[in-house]
Amino acid sequence: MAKPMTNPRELALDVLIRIEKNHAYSQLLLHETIKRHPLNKKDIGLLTQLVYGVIQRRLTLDYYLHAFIDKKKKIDAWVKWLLYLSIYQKVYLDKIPDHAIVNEAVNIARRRGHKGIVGFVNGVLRQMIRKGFPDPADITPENKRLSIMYSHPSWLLERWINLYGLDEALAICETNNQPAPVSVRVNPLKTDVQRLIQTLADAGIEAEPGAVAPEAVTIISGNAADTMAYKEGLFTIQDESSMLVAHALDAKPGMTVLDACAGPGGKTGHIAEKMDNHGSICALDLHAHKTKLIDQQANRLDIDIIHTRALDARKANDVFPAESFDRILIDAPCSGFGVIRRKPEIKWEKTEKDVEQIAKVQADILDQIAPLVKAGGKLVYSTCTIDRKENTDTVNRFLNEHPEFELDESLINRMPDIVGQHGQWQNGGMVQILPQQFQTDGFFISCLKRI
Ligand SMILES: C[S@@+](CC[C@H](N)C(=O)[O-])C[C@H]1O[C@@H](n2cnc3c(N)ncnc32)[C@H](O)[C@@H]1O
Repeated sequence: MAKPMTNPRELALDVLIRIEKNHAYSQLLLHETIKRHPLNKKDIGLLTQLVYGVIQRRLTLDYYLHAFIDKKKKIDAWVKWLLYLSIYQKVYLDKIPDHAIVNEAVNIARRRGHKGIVGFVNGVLRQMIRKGFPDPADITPENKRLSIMYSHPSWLLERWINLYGLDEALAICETNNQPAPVSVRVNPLKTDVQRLIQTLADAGIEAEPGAVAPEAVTIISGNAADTMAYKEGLFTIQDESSMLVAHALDAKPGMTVLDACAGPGGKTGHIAEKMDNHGSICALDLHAHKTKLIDQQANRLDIDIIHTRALDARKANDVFPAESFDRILIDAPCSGFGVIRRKPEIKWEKTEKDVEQIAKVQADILDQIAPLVKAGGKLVYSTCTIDRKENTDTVNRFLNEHPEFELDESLINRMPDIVGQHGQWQNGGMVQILPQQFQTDGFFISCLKRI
């Protein structure tokens, strides 16, 4: 019998229970679990796939489960997650034989529960394997069927259908249920794309040039974060669409820049690299623990023009004189619907009310920060969401109320051709990127110019 805490299925169960109980992020808990347990590469892969897969497919798994047990029957949370894990392996992983799925689940149930639970788990799983699962394609009405088949809450799916049409909305859901690619950003102060790919290859990491951002490298296999090259600051782990934000900002060496919502500093470091580490960047975040992360990243990258400060961006106006900055980035707190593939719990936790609330915060930050941009300077507003309310609606409202700003229509010229041609553009100054378009995170980027 495998030891409990090196068993990837039991660890996955533990992580899933904790995510639900503590509203924790899957990414962080997984990372911490992998660090604390002596797992081989194969087991890390299985653990990761099980955790992400079960959260992603939760609604579909729940539909399958309730074909065999009454919805009204009370079962402990850990038993529910154990059954989801077993159904996930049966439906989505083809290399695991039925008897292994049942035996593993029964062994875990035995270690955690009493005899009655062991018998229940054994009975339900054997019945499923004998009878097979019902076909969700038979569910009516259509919105319920799509919600269960694509495993997204129906309110969110409806929202995307209204915004993007049925085909795009379903493509968003499909992409959200896939594993996210890993990309890294080259630090041009230390190396370049081709040299980094060679350095990574020497460390056993397979990589190739990215498909969207010029400084991006896509990791094909291996853990890039666990290399000397990472420790020495040759690169930063960052999604390719997130890399486009620093291009939008157009900060030049010697400029004075404010990064108003900067933690944990992914984009701050990128802006500094593009400024050739000349000039000055003031990086704010509401939380002091996040400004510490920015400092750590700057040290790792050998950048010394970043100055951090824990401050609510809505109060920046009281601290800095008007027109202090050539460039300002507001990479705003948002619903995160563009990064569901990396943080699948977002789709189950966020509500329509959250979107309304966060849109108000975004509007306040924009209004308070705007006076700090110099005349002729630029303000980039970006989010990692795909909701119109937080994106184009926020920017249009701002432009209506601030005649001293106009959309910077030259933004499109600073984007890679593929984004210029296939992103969802408005007047060359605002672009919405959906996750299925370039296999990147969903992102919104806009650029405003102070007249
Ligand atoms: C989307 S994240 C920024 C990501 C960051 N730009 C990067 O690339 O690593 C938004 C950040 O805004 C911070 N935040 C939220 N409300 C804020 C406020 N009122 N003032 C300043 N920062 C805020 C959050 O703590 C969070 O770190």
